[in-house]
Amino acid sequence: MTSNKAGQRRGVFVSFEGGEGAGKTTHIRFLAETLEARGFEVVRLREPGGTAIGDKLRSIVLDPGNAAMCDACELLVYEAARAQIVEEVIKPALDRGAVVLCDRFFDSTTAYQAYGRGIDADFVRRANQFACQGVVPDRTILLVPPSTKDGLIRATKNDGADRLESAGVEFHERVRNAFAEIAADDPKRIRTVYSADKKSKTSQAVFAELADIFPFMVELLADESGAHFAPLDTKKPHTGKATFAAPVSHSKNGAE
Ligand SMILES: Nc1ncnc2c1ncn2[C@@H]1O[C@H](COP(=O)(O)OP(=O)(O)O)[C@@H](O)[C@H]1O
Ligand SMILES: Cc1cn([C@H]2C[C@H](O)[C@@H](COP(=O)(O)OP(=O)(O)O)O2)c(=O)[nH]c1=O
Repeated sequence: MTSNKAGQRRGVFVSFEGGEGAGKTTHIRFLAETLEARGFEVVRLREPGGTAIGDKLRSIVLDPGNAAMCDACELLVYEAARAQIVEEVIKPALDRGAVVLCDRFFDSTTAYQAYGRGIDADFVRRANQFACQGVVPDRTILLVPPSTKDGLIRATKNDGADRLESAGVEFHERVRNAFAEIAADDPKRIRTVYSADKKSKTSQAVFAELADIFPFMVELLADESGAHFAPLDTKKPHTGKATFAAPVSHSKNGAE
């Protein structure tokens, strides 16, 4: 739980990180549905994107047709999209007490642009700070697929590879190692969860890393039948309530 300058209670910010096909979309969706069912206002976002401007920047930066894009341009496009989503969506949502779930945040820029592309890490850190205006996730879940190749296959099997997914296995191997280093440097905020097992098992591990923030999760985890998580292993879609569109309901419960 974060507080603003006046020390007032604010919402909760959870980011999900990891390489391609790590399972971020799957587990954010399930978490969002679980929180919404308990009356939390959930704002589900992805980066780059989440605003009208950010969505336009997303299509530019991921377009495989933009092969000419240089690394500096790529970094600045991600930061531009981030500056907009922080100002327009994340800060207001946290100020009104919502739970913000974001698919990627500044750790992705450290992993992809600093370690992956080789841009000066200190410059990337300052660019992240500039775009984030002091907003830092309360918790970050780093999802790790079985291997880089498995993740890329998972990510591209339905709709082909975007510009970043086409960057080659070696690039994505550097990104995978980078995430491991970033997580090791900040174990309080960043929790690593392996997504090699069944989705239900991965989800239980995600909830275990969030239970100090959302105490109701302790009960779900204590149910040894695992029934609460079983829907993740069926082919049926979840309730489908949680989408990338911003706020879906008004808060009945603030996070404890
Ligand atoms: N344990 C697991 N957790 C999450 N996804 C998994 C798992 N095992 C297999 N998958 C599959 O991996 C694919 C990529 O998941 P997705 O949530 O889209 O990843 P991301 O958003 O990180 O790219 C999906 O087809 C999903 O069904
Ligand atoms: C936010 C961010 C994403 N990226 C990359 C990671 C992904 O390849 C891509 C986002 O595409 P996306 O389709 O959202 O990938 P995923 O489903 O795996 O999250 O942009 C960066 O390189 N730097 C960043 O700062």
